[in-house]
Amino acid sequence: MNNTATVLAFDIGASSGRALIGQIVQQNSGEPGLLTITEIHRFPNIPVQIGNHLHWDTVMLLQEVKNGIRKAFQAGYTPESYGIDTWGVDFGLLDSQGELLGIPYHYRDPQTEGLIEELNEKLGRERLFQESGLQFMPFNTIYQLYAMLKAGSPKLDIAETLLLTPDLLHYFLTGEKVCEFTMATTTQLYDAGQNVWNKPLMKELGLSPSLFLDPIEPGTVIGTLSEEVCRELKVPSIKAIAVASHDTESAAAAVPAHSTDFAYLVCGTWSLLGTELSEALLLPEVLEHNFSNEGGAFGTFQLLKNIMGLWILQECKRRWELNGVNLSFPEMVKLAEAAEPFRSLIDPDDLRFMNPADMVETIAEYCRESGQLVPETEGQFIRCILESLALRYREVLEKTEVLAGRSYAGLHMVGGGIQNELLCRFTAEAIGRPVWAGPIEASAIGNMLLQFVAGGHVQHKEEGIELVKRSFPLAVYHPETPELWSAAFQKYVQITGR
Ligand SMILES: C[C@H](O)[C@H](O)[C@@H](O)C(=O)CO
Repeated sequence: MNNTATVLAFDIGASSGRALIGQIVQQNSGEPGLLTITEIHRFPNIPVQIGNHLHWDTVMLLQEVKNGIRKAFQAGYTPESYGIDTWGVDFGLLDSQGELLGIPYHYRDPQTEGLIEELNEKLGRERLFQESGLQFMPFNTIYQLYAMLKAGSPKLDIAETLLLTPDLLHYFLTGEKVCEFTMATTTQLYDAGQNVWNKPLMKELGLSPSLFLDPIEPGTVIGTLSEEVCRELKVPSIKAIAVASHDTESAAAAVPAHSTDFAYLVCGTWSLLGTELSEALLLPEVLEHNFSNEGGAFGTFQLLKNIMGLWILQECKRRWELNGVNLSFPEMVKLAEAAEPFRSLIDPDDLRFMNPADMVETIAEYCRESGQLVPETEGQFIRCILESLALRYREVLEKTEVLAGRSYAGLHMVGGGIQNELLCRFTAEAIGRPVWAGPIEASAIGNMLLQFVAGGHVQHKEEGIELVKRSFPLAVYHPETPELWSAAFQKYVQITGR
């Protein structure tokens, strides 16, 4: 490992984005370096409702990435490269002149409702799973494109290239059109077994396979910042690296695991719980439990499941703010701690929580329907959400063990959500095993690791993991009242009917 290396990572999630400088700093001669990260820029990611459709503010996101690049140089850093990771599944369409066709849809847009069943009918559920290895979720790219086909969207008639979100932002900054592998595997149009785009399936759907570029591996140099962008931002040109650009995969690449056999929970707007495999696991049981095989960095596949996550809490917070109740996340944790345990529980993955108009009322409705006490205070709502998430994590962890044929001594938790210490504690209680929490900026750090590999500063995956372990201490949570939580798990199973 050679001396100080500096890179710039953009991690853009569904609720906010960050620009961070990562530097490998040599301690004393001969000592292995440490990774330091410095936040340069942070911005909210607020969707835009236009008529009946929900969209991303893609132009704002591009501007914020530019602001991040400018601020990095203004702060005196000279990163040798930059990388972008974002949430999965979403995309933009370019016409034959490279112009963006319309404003990209948000994956929570209701246009895909009912399409899972319709395509299962049309193409066959087993076949769709066997070919993509992906969980059936309404936001998968395949359903968004099928909704556009059904609506007769003229965009698909004149589109020449489909670019997934990180690739679209790279295109605006470099002029290069690429398709990064990990993002491609979130579409359900990618054949995980054959490791190629599923062109026969595209044709059957009425999609032109030429829209989809051949995937490139994480760690590939895409190009450099274009002259126009350098002139606009008054910065020198730097390399653009295709990292594991699906944020979940960047986070998975930064899990400071004790062994190659580990279970992790990426905790942000979504919770992604799973384990790392060397190839996609296309067993009928994986389909039965609707798990997913997502392409990862370093030739891996992640066997994981989406759990609705802190989105439910974010939406309650937003609803209370509309009613003039402004609570910070630390205040929310305090209120939950003071509330009565296990007063009411929900199934976080009930689809009614995907994008309801009023999340608070939807939780109340769920409790009423399941014959439970309805939360009355913010503290009771928050505790209900956090306890239910922790119990859902237990359920999915145990399912992961059965599917992967492994057992895990504990669970690694990474991502912004681990700042919610109560959730980490509840999770250790619910699974009855230790939780190792950290790093918070796992996606950005995974992004940096792939850039360091591309720059020759880190030789391989294991060296990257050792660097993360040395650089970011873990917070460890141990179960203290496992019997209480086992009883709660029985109540949860009874309420959710699973
Ligand atoms: C749709 C979600 O964004 C996706 O499934 C998830 O993996 C993700 O990208 C979380 O940021």
